[in-house]
Amino acid sequence: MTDKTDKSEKSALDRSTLLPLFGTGWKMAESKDALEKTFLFKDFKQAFAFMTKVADDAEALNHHPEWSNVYRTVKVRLTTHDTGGLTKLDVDLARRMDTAAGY
Ligand SMILES: C[C@H](O)[C@H](O)[C@H]1CNC2=NC(N)=NC(=O)C2=N1
Repeated sequence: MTDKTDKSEKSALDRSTLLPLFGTGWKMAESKDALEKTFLFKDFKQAFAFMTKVADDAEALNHHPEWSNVYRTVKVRLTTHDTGGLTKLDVDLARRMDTAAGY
């Protein structure tokens, strides 16, 4: 039996890959094509430091978040624009964001 799963970074996801992320506060968007999470930090500088760190991670992955910052809150939505859905890159970036936030 040949393995037919697409190993490319932008292939669709196995749901089990998402379970650990649900454990750290990520939610599936209503539209089912994105992951969402709101990060709350001690203050604005911590929030901005988080975004600066994640900017490096995003560039390293060439995969970028949709996000907004108000004071000490950063709201994040992760989806793969090129495929219009969730891929491994979204999971990788979510994990890196949790690490950057100290999860
Ligand atoms: C040309 C460039 O490599 C692509 O547009 C990259 C950039 N960052 C990206 N970020 C996200 N979230 N999805 C993409 O499909 C994507 N594609």
